[in-house]
Amino acid sequence: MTEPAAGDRHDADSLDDAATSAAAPREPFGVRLARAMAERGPLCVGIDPHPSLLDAWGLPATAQGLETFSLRALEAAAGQAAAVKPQVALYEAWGSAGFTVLERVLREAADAQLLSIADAKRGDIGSTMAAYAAAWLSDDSPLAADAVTLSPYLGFGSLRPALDLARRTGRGTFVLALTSNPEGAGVQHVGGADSVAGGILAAVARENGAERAGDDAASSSEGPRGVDRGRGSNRDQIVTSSDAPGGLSSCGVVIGATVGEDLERLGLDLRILNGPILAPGYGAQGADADAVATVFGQVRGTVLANSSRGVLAHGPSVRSLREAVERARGELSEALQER
Ligand SMILES: O=C(O)c1cc(=O)[nH]c(=O)n1[C@@H]1O[C@H](COP(=O)(O)O)[C@@H](O)[C@H]1O
Repeated sequence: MTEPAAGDRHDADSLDDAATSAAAPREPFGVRLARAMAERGPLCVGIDPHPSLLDAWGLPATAQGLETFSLRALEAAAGQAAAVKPQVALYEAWGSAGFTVLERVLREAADAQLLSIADAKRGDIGSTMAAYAAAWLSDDSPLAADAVTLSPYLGFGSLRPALDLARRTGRGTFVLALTSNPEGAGVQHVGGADSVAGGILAAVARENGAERAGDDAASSSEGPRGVDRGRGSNRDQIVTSSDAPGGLSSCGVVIGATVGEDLERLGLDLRILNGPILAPGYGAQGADADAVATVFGQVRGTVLANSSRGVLAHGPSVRSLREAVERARGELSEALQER
């Protein structure tokens, strides 16, 4: 990852150009993720340096403690997990010192062949979204990750700058659809059989259809073309997706492993997506590997399950962290293997 020259990234209008100017060819994120999951299994290790965990690990409440924590988690994940997901909020809380640590974590993840998913949950009006996109998805940003989490609740179309930049730079996006927290239902389930979450899934499916077609159909239409017809049960909106080169497209969704039977109740068919599903909620939030397999049924081969505290509780020793990673990887691989 190249360091940006100081002071050369202040003009929001030039963010897009700067983002790809020095781009080295990179395989699409979905292809790289599919390969990583085939080689190392369906586990994403969440790096969530909660102050209480730093304390439990006997680390000082300083930027140095934050860095030591993060690098141990990375070491434990290396070779065993497909990806790591640093929780941006827990770095941001330290101000610039936290971001300096996060920059290092992202660089070291790449050196360790771990895909990085910056869990930033960004979402804003389009013009501001371009700046968030540049921060997390452009080649010359010190915070560039392989993928970033996005919140579509200012409207899926508001994410366009990030979706387009990710596609241009071979990076990925994970769009919140059905989150693992119980409060999410109050927004995401609205509409019942014509739910808000269903509209998000349909929009992501259309995005991936456009990626496969190699065109910008998704960006040119928020209307009737493709599958994004707004909210709704999506069983009749399947753009067949099994023909993606390399297996997965690069726009994914976030669906909590804790959602139980909500998918069925809302009439949502995940086979339309063709992109990866990031599934937090495994481990500390109560979903076990069998629950992950049950929730994701026919698309279990596309699921990347995240565990943060479930692994991190085994620190501070890298050895016991690594054992926890291996256990999680083993049980998820077994539960999620295609039957
Ligand atoms: O986007 C996420 O990763 C996310 C979405 C969601 O619906 N639920 C959820 O827990 N997460 C994140 O996943 C991580 C879960 O952490 P643990 O519960 O400790 O495994 C946290 O960083 C959450 O912010």
